[in-house]
Amino acid sequence: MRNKPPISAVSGIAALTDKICAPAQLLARLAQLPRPLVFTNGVFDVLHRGHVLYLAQARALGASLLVALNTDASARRLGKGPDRPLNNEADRALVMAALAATSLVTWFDEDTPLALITQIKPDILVKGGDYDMSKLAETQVVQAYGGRALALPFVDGYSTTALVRKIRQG
Ligand SMILES: Nc1ncnc2c1ncn2[C@@H]1O[C@H](COP(=O)(O)OP(=O)(O)OP(=O)(O)O)[C@@H](O)[C@H]1O
Ligand SMILES: O=P(O)(O)O[C@@H]1O[C@H]([C@H](O)CO)[C@@H](O)[C@H](O)[C@@H]1O
Repeated sequence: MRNKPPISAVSGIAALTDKICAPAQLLARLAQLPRPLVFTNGVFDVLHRGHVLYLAQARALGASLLVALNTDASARRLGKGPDRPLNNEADRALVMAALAATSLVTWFDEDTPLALITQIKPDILVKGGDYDMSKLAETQVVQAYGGRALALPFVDGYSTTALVRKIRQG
C-alpha cells in the first residue's frame, strides 16, 4: 500500500510494546505500578477463552497484573509437543500486552518462575484451576513473605493443546 506509515508510527503500537519489560528492568517498572501486584506465569501459546477469563479475574484481584511468559526454550522443555510453542516468545508477548487485563509482560528462561518470584515478591500469585497450589514450590516462597497464592476457576473445555488437536483433525 502506498503512503503506509511505518509500524512504529501506527497509533497505539507504542502503548503495547511499552508493556513488554525485560527482566532486568522489572523492579524499576514495578515500582511505578499500583499495588497489590498480581503475578501469573505460563506459555499462553494460542490464546483462548479460558486464558482471557482467567487473566481478567487475576487482574481484578489486585491493582496491577504482571504476566511472565516462558521463553521459547523454556516452553520447549515443558514437553507440550515437538512443535510447541506454535507462537514464538515475541509474538506471545505482544498478544499478552494487547489485553486490557495486563499491566506488564515479562519472560523467564528457567523451568519455573521461582527465581523471578523470589526477586519481585508479588502480593498475589495465581494459576488456573488445573494446578494444585499446595503442590507448587512457588506457593511456599510467596507465603513465606506474607503473600497469597491461589488458583482461579478452570473454564472447562478450553486448552491450547485441545484447540491445536481440533484444528489438525479438521
Ligand atoms: N481453561 C482454562 N481456564 C482457566 N485457566 C486456564 C485455562 N487454561 C489455562 N489456564 C491457565 O492459564 C495459564 C497458562 O496456561 P497454558 O498456557 O498452559 O494454557 P493451556 O491452554 O493449558 O495450554 P496447553 O494446553 O498448551 O498446556 C495457567 O495458569 C493455566 O492454569
Ligand atoms: O502454561 P503453563 O503450562 O501453565 O505454565 C507453566 O506453569 C508452571 C507452574 O507455574 C508450576 O510451577 C511453570 O513451572 C512452568 O514454567 C510454566 O510457566
